[in-house]
Amino acid sequence: MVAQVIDGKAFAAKVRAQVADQVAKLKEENGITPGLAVVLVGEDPASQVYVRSKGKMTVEVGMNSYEHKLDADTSEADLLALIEKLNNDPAVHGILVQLPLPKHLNEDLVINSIDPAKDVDGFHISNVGLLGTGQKSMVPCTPLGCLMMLRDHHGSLSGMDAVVIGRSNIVGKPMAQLLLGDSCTVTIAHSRTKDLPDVVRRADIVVAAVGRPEMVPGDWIKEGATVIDVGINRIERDGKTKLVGDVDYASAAERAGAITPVPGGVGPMTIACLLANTLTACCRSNGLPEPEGLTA
Ligand SMILES: NC(=O)C1=CN([C@@H]2O[C@H](COP(=O)(O)OP(=O)(O)OC[C@H]3O[C@@H](n4cnc5c(N)ncnc54)[C@H](OP(=O)(O)O)[C@@H]3O)[C@@H](O)[C@H]2O)C=CC1
Ligand SMILES: Nc1nc(=O)c2c([nH]1)NC[C@@H]1CN(c3ccc(C(=O)N[C@@H](CCC(=O)O)C(=O)O)cc3)C=[N+]21
Repeated sequence: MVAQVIDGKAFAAKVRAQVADQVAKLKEENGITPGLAVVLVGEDPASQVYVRSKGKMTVEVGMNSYEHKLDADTSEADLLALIEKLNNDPAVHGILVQLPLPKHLNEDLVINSIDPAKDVDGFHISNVGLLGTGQKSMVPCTPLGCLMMLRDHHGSLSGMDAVVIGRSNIVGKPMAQLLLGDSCTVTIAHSRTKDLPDVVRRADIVVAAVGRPEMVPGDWIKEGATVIDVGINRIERDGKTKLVGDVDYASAAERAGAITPVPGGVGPMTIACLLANTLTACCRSNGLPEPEGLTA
């Protein structure tokens, strides 16, 4: 079987266009412009690239973008004070603190100081609890983007066997919750999983979120399965830096029914979902109906 390529880049452009339409309507009918604040602590080059591209796309859909760049040695008190200010700023509907944070800052404490209603990453314990109990919440952007692509490809996911490789709070665990919410039979695999190849071979849906370049070879993939590759790994090959996923794309594409590429798969959907979440947060805080098709 030769896999159908799930074009995340094109899908993300469609989602952003929907967001832009709704933002234009909000401005016209209600005089409201959604605002997203992104906080970056330190100078990690990869993080700087993401933050720049988030800012650019935020403006492109007609929202206000507020970037806060803090020194790597910023104190926890100063960071918490900034978050408090953004929590109380009516022009800010979404707050994202870029992770990972420098080691001297307590990530849990910082995330849980964000107003849950403005937590567009969906990382606050309140949102995690709401998602886990099937209540309305802010849903983490990367898993939401993966879910949108899976629903678009399959229609219903009910009864499918899904394997999520990785159990991080930002990708693996919320991904598993969303798949369970759509009635998949879900297995979460991690570094202690016995016989990972065997576990993956049973899956109709494989979501790989590990951070190990091309660790999933094609012969682990069940014929016709759908493969969602979350991994973003920069490697050196033939003297050039290259971006690859957690799945060996060439061999997996020979067996899968459908597969997301890296780049151009999950990454662009993550940013599109961040904008969708900001719009959702803005609508909820103003008591307006939520945008359709942009929430989980
Ligand atoms: N496209 C996008 O928008 C995004 C992409 N990413 C990318 O996704 C990847 C994962 O990110 P993140 O979840 O933050 O990573 P983490 O490092 O937080 O988690 C990695 C997970 O993979 C598991 N793991 C590690 N080695 C193995 C192994 N040999 N076999 C099975 N499982 C293993 C770990 O298990 P254990 O818990 O046992 O240690 C852990 O649960 C990265 O490449 C990251 O860059 C992340 C966010 C957004
Ligand atoms: N609080 C927080 N929220 C996040 O959502 C968050 C974060 N911290 N820290 C880092 C990770 C990583 N992440 C990506 C987003 C987009 C691409 C993306 O658009 N990638 C492009 C390629 C970009 C390139 O060329 O480098 C693609 O896959 O096509 C990748 C990775 C969000 N993250």
